Amino acid sequence: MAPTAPFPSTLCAHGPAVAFEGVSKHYGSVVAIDAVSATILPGTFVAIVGSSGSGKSTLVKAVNRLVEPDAGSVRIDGQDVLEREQHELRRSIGYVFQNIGLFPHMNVAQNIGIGSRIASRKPLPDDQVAALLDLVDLPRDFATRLPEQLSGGQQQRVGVARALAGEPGLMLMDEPFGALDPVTREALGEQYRALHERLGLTTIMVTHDMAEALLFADRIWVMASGRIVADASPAEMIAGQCGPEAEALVAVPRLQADRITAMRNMQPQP
Ligand SMILES: Nc1ncnc2c1ncn2[C@@H]1O[C@H](COP(=O)(O)OP(=O)(O)OP(=O)(O)O)[C@@H](O)[C@H]1O
Repeated sequence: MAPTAPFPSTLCAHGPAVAFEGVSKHYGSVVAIDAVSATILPGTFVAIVGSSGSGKSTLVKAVNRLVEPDAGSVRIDGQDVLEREQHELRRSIGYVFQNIGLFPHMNVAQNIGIGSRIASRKPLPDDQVAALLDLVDLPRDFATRLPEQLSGGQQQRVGVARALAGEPGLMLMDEPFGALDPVTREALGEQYRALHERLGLTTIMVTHDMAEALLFADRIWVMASGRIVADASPAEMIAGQCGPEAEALVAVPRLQADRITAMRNMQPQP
């Protein structure tokens, strides 16, 4: 294997703190986010769950200013995101979303290096592309493939590599693995959690899958009607003391596990 540049170049990278202070966003009469206040400690992995339309994506997009709140502020390490240049802010934050949207006419290396090309008009050096492919567990010779030559899971891995290319401390992930089959989804979730720890990131991940949130996050926020109605650790969620919305979500994987156990117990013993 060819040697690669160390990645990230600052090996002591650590994710920032993120604070939402009275953040609200309306679309006409729809209240997408309703005076949300919450804090995320540096290096924490937060999963945001909740029913469709509860405001999860809108809250995440307020962090990288894809959404401008009507009221309140979002602070990263104490600084209001509105005080940052928008392009500089977005370059400093990794953003991964469902169906990642790779450029179809660009190969994997060019897709991973798109941020570098926009910022400095230079392609990302080959050794950095190789290091990023290593990080997301893709073969290095994928660098020259076009997106159409990759599976959905491989494309999402390229999306994660692209998000990591700017060496962000903060990663925003909006249903990043939602379109993948359950086995690939589980593997990518586990590998991303390991990357989160290894790189010392702060991660905010929207997911519809409570089991994913319970297994990979440090804190889980449950949203309902634009508000955070529960903010707790996975253990506290499983203990069932986080309110009816949280309990309804935890009940799904719990019931599934119970039913599978019951089916296994009904199998004839050898
Ligand atoms: N650009 C927009 N224009 C109008 N209404 C919007 C816009 N974006 C979001 N909304 C509305 O704001 C509310 C919150 O939307 P949001 O996408 O944040 O929910 P979500 O919890 O992420 O939903 P889902 O799980 O279905 O992705 C919804 O009622 C949605 O219809």
